[in-house]
Amino acid sequence: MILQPEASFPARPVFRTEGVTRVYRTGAVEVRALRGIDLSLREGEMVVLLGASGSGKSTLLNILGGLDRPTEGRVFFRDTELTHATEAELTAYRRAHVGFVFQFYNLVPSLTARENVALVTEIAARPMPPEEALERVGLGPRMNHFPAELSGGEQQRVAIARAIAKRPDVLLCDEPTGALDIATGAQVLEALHSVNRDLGTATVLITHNAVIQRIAHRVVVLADGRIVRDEPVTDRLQPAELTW
Ligand SMILES: Nc1ncnc2c1ncn2[C@@H]1O[C@H](COP(=O)(O)OP(=O)(O)OP(=O)(O)O)[C@@H](O)[C@H]1O
Repeated sequence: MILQPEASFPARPVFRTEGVTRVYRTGAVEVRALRGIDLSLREGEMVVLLGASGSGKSTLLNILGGLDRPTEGRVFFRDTELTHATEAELTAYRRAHVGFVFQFYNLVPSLTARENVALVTEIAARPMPPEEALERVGLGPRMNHFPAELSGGEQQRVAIARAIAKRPDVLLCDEPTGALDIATGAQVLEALHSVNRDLGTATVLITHNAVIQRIAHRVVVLADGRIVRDEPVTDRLQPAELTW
């Protein structure tokens, strides 16, 4: 089934960057990881961020997520400028608004799936119950299992449940299927897809796998720290329909 692109998103961007550059300096060596990124991401949008290794994808995601700051340029979350926020302000921003999913799941091995999610819901302002978060990623029946009793894809879905349980405004995912085979990866993408569709969580998904762009509303391609392509996906697919 081909999904149509969303007819229109609310005009208000969830993220906006203006001329963002990021230079890493290590001794005398300078790496220009981002070179003038102008990007606007809309509420409810799912964006796939593609690009070769070293093109700047993680650097951009970390800046959007308040884990890092630009060297030059400006970055906004809705009407709030993050560019010059203090560490405490960035921590508050991440805690209230951002869910992160990384390639490695970072679950606490001695806690069950439900308890891993509960760690976050205990400190969130308006969380969903851990059980609901796990149901949303298809793990309701496995919520009392420990990470070692779950497959890689299931552990990643626990990590997604943990990220969404605080009802973040944005979900930032850095290679969430990087360590998974195709069938398992598709289940993880299905979990992200349904969260975006049902909860309207704006989602940025970094991948090396160009096929995955077909599940997004929009694809942005980076090369050498610059955006070289930014366009809507007109022939969207369900994650289960992907082959790679
Ligand atoms: N902490 C750092 N110190 C120095 N250089 C860094 C640092 N982090 C990233 N870089 C460099 O910045 C550039 C962009 O890195 P980044 O991790 O954003 O790329 P990427 O597109 O996410 O790559 P990958 O797909 O391999 O994860 C690379 O040249 C990288 O070596």
